[in-house]
Amino acid sequence: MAVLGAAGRMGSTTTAAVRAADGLELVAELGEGDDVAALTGVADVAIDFTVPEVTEANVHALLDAGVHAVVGTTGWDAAALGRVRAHASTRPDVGVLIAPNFALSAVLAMRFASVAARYFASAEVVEMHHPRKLDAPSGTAVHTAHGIAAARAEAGLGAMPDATATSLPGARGADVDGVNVHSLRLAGLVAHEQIFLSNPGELLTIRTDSFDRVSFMPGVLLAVREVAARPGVHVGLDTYLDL
Ligand SMILES: NC(=O)C1=CN([C@@H]2O[C@H](COP(=O)(O)OP(=O)(O)OC[C@H]3O[C@@H](n4cnc5c(N)ncnc54)[C@H](O)[C@@H]3O)[C@@H](O)[C@H]2O)C=CC1
Ligand SMILES: O=C(O)C1=N[C@H](C(=O)O)C[C@H](O)C1
Repeated sequence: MAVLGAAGRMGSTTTAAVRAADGLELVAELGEGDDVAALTGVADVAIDFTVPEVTEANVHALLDAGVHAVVGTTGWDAAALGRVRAHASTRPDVGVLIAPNFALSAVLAMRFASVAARYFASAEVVEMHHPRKLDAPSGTAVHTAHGIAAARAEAGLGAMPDATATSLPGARGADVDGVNVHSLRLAGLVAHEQIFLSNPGELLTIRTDSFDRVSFMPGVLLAVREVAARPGVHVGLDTYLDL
């Protein structure tokens, strides 16, 4: 096993979890400037917790190296995913999992939101993170919004009620597939999200809190153990779970 971004907040938590895990051996810890190609024949699986600017290039290098990839780094868009899917089709022996959140509470919150979305007129997402986070909205919030939008489209729901005629830039958040997503950055927080779904007279609130980065580790270890048995590109840890 190799960890990319090993000196970072998630990378260091991951190296500790891998060292403590039965049946896994940590053979490489990579940082900025280290060569991913050098993992060929050295590691079976690599975990990427780096930065949005480099994660796609890392996955292409891992595919070339024949190393299964578990990717937690966020900032992915449809174009980047498309390029990785095209590349992965030339390496059908390699598994790639790109998961915006490995915490079980977050994975379930995303699923619950997509199940509930068809029944509500309005839905908005608020994500709250530590202020050292580079990307906004969070990858989890984007994935949540995509799930809500897909469920609404499948149910034939139109645009949400919103009479806003004037607003300061950003006041209504980012528009992700027609779902408003709001990002808060607050000292002392780790990773939190609230999904609001409402109808006239009622409100459903779904909330997930990661108070500590250890919350991500059971999902990371599950992914590391499973990725070789699941070739191709998968997005979201829920694709590995029997939900
Ligand atoms: N999927 C999930 O469950 C989670 C995902 N994340 C995501 O993981 C990513 C990392 O988050 P943090 O650990 O908080 O960031 P961080 O800034 O603490 O760590 C990033 C590390 O990557 C290193 N790095 C930069 N370029 C590199 C390169 N080319 N090769 C190897 N290493 C390189 C940096 O030097 C740094 O040590 C973010 O995108 C974040 O959103 C964070 C928490 C959970
Ligand atoms: O940067 C973080 O900290 C986190 N990033 C991921 C995201 O963008 O969704 C997962 C989690 O929210 C923590």
